[in-house]
Amino acid sequence: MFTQPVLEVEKLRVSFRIQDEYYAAVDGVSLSVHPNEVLAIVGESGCGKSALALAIAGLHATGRTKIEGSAVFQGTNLLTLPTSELNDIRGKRIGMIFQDPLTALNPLMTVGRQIEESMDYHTTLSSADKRKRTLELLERVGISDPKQAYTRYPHELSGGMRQRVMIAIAIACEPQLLIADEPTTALDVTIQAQIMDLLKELQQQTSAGIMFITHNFGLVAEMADRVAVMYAGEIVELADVHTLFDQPLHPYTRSLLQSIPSLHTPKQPLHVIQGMVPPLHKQSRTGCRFQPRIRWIADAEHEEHPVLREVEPGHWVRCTCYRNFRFPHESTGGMSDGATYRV
Ligand SMILES: Nc1ncnc2c1ncn2[C@@H]1O[C@H](COP(=O)(O)OP(=O)(O)OP(=O)(O)O)[C@@H](O)[C@H]1O
Repeated sequence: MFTQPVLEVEKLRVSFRIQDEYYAAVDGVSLSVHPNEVLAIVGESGCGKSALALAIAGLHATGRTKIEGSAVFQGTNLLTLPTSELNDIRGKRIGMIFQDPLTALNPLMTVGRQIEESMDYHTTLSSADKRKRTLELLERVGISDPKQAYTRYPHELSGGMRQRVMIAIAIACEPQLLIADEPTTALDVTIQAQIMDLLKELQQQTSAGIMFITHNFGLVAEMADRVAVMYAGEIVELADVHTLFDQPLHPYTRSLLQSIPSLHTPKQPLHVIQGMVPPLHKQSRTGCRFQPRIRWIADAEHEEHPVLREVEPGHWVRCTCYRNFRFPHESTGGMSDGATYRV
């Protein structure tokens, strides 16, 4: 990847106040997104994926949230920008698509008007031109009767159509960066595939960089160029998509991949990752954060202060515990052990 990144995040920390203390949900994350690239962020629920996306988009409620580090978009640090300047960028040069279009769309405004609204703010187009562009956008996102959809309210559309409307709003001003947080989770599988195809197609037309948050590895394989795996607020592995699937190293990445059913090895029981991502106030802030979930590994395999290291060009892994990592079934020769191991 030789182009300048469209987004460069450095040591981003997002902390939430719980009672009187701040706890980091995103803890020193650095990453970049290039034009034409899809960077997928994966990890279990509660790893900090949405907190990361919301921080970049400047959408965390102030007061109970502390944000440190930087998120530089085309030379401008979004995190220190006054809201008025951020508003000039958001919706124009940065588009956002979130999981639930019903909460993101205004229930009292027609779909057409909502798409036009983003142009009211960011363009000087006449009313007639905005309407024309809105109809074009509705067609572009695959809505078969744009004129009819234009006059509809969000609740009158299906989930898939609402998500397409969100995408139309997000791309109305041809953004250079799209942040898509679980954009298809609420949709059924065929619609999911259509929406993902649509995003890819739009990306080819605009060369936008996409930050794509998901816990669906199937979509990662289909969409992503590079993948960042997050665990408990930290990136534990970062690699191009082929390397990540073919040579995953970090025990967490390997556990996530082992828990996906495979057609090729149907007889192997799935690996169950025991335990869960701890709530923020219970997360250990020292040592390897994944250690409590792979207790069968000797303590000495972990680093005291794990860092993300480039083990091959472009392939980054945190902690040394990956080096001799085996699932329990791999050391005992039987699969059932690994599938049912309890910590
Ligand atoms: N406003 C908030 N106040 C306090 N804690 C929060 C807040 N928002 C998120 N958290 C906590 O921060 C952690 C990370 O949450 P986040 O929503 O970023 O996870 P996620 O990886 O996006 O999960 P999911 O896939 O379920 O959306 C969780 O422990 C969550 O409970």
